[in-house]
Amino acid sequence: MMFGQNFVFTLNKQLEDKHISETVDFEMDVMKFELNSNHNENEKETNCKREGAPLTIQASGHKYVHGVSGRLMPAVIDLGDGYILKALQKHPRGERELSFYQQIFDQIYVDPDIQMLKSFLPHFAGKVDRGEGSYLKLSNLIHGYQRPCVMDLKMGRITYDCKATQEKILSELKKFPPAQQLGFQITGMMVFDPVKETYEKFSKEYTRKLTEETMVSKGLSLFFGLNRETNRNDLLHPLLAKLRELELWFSVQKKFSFIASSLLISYDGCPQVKASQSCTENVLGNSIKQSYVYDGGTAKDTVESNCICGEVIEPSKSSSEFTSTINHDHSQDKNLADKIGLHLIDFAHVYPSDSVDHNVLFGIRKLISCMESMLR
Ligand SMILES: O=P(O)(O)O[C@@H]1[C@@H](OP(=O)(O)O)[C@H](OP(=O)(O)O)[C@H](O)[C@H](OP(=O)(O)O)[C@H]1OP(=O)(O)O
Ligand SMILES: Nc1ncnc2c1ncn2[C@@H]1O[C@H](COP(=O)(O)OP(=O)(O)O)[C@@H](O)[C@H]1O
Repeated sequence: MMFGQNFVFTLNKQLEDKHISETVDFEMDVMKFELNSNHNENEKETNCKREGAPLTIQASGHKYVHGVSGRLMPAVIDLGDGYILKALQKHPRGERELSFYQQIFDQIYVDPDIQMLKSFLPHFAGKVDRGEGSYLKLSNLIHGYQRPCVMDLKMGRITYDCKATQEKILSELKKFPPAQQLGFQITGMMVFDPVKETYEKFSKEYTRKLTEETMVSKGLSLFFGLNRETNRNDLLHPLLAKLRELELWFSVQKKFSFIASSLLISYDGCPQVKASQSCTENVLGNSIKQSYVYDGGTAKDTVESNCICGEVIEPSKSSSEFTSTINHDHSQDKNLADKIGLHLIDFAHVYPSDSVDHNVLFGIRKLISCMESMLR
């Protein structure tokens, strides 16, 4: 996808007065707005409220698409109400992604495989035709976060589909050769540093320079701020629990082959969310009372608890446990699980299948072992 000549995009990394200032100028379609990264305030403040505004915190992927007349349009629009609009990609990738979502969400599946899959997907609320383009209406996976941190991991050793030309195959293989060993690649991430009060954006130009050896130290660990004092290693256990559930799902399901799909990992980098960490790690159902007071910058946390900290959800390991995971009442685990998001996105190359998707499964297992190494 070509962006480029007709717009100026400035993301002021420096947060001013706890705001992210972003200006997007389109030569042909001028749109200016100021966004606060607090999405609730954002709803009040953005000039583009009625229309929605480009999603500010985007790890990777297309930022702009061409409308029918060639005009540039934001590829992902934040509607501010918990939903986004994602522009349909060019033919036939857009249609393939749409039909995947329709298949999963339009039919009433009793199949537990599909029920489980849905819990890893944004909610699909239909196709929307608007202006010059068509969009998928999806739940915003970072809605409600004060300081969303996102990392996009493209899964699989093979990231081209059976219809790819030789040229595309070579170009995919060249992009990130360590994917052959790792089974995944970081395509981008945005991380909030609560001390400096800045966002750091790691583009694919950065992440493509990573190697198998540096993937953890210069890639994954930066997403959790493991290089700084205010690190988020509290998120590793809950993430691992979710990854193991996903691993189990992929080790069982034989319905789909997910080529070039991504895992979107997200958490709230807001300092006071971290403040609750020692207690929300508890999953034993002990009484936990929390209240957060955000007074425009000075966080006041009240945490009353009688919890035993440091417990983690044990992953379910067998197929029979898989079923019990699906039916498990997660209410007690909610605080823990809510701290980190793990979702599958980008289904432009999903195909029906009758076998296990070893391509993605391999990548998930490697990712799990990378995450485990960060706990040591
Ligand atoms: O270079 P191309 O032509 O393979 O473009 C890639 C896209 O392929 P397409 O041509 O649209 O089928 C490609 O799309 P698919 O994953 O093939 O749907 C990606 O958007 C890729 O970006 P990244 O590697 O995920 O950061 C895109 O790669 P970059 O252009 O960002 O390198
Ligand atoms: N449902 C969603 N909620 C929040 N952010 C999203 C959602 N879908 C995509 N994004 C953001 O947009 C980026 C690109 O999404 P993706 O589906 O991979 O687009 P593309 O098809 O252009 O590759 C992701 O890295 C993520 O940051």
